[in-house]
Amino acid sequence: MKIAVTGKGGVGKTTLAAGLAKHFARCGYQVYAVDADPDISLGTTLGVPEEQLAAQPPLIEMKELIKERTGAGGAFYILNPQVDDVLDKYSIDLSNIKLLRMGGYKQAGTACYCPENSFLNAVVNSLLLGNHDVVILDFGAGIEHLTRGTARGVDLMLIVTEPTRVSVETARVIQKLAREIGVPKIRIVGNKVRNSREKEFLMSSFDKDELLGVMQYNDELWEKSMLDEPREMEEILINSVSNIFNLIRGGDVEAGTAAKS
Ligand SMILES: Nc1ncnc2c1ncn2[C@@H]1O[C@H](COP(=O)(O)OP(=O)(O)OP(=O)(O)O)[C@@H](O)[C@H]1O
Repeated sequence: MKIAVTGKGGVGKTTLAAGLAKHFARCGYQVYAVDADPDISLGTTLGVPEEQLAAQPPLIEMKELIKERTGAGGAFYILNPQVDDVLDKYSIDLSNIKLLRMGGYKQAGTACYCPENSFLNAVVNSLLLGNHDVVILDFGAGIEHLTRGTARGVDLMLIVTEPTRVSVETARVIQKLAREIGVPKIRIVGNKVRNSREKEFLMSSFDKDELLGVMQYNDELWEKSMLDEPREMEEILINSVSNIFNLIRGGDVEAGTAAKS
């Protein structure tokens, strides 16, 4: 199963991506967790110690490696560099989870043409189109780097939204983009829902088949995110996303029987 998580800034993408990674890992899967969000907080949310994170900079910052693989610096550079070894050499091992910190893509006009983006694209393609158990991509809001080819490798795109108009509008924009590039399954996940009114707002904003489920606002999650207590954090994280994990595992994504949780 290959899952891409996206949504507006701060809605809970990393929380959902990390929680799902922990769930799949506990079930015995080898999980590849890819942090393609510019703020690269997936490692911290997964409980990786700061020293370990500092020892493995995000791929986007590894200028020499990118230069070596893409041949950048001359008049031309390679658009699909060889990256087979990148996953093993540059990921952080957390028992059943391999964390690959990519960092954000380069923005604006250079998006399709710079060596850094070609390099990151090659890594994402190799993961999505390769023979891996579970891949979870924390994408940030920008999915424009998912191409039609790569989109076929994604089984499920989860678009996280808070129960606010602005967040729902962003989710709609991402949903449209994801449909255009041919992502096969796209589902909305409501997050930080505090009461039935907010849940109803989400249920009226999306069709039954679009909304997979909702995650409740969790005070503990919010409070513990300030503290350095990875063990406690892991349990809270796992509990917070367990209904979404169950809906994915239980086949509701296939059946389209959404928003029951
Ligand atoms: N259900 C929830 N209840 C309470 N707090 C939550 C919940 N989900 C996420 N949070 C908190 O909201 C904050 C933002 O969450 P998170 O980092 O997962 O969002 P994000 O979408 O990945 O953000 P960014 O766009 O900055 O990468 C974090 O402090 C997180 O602990």
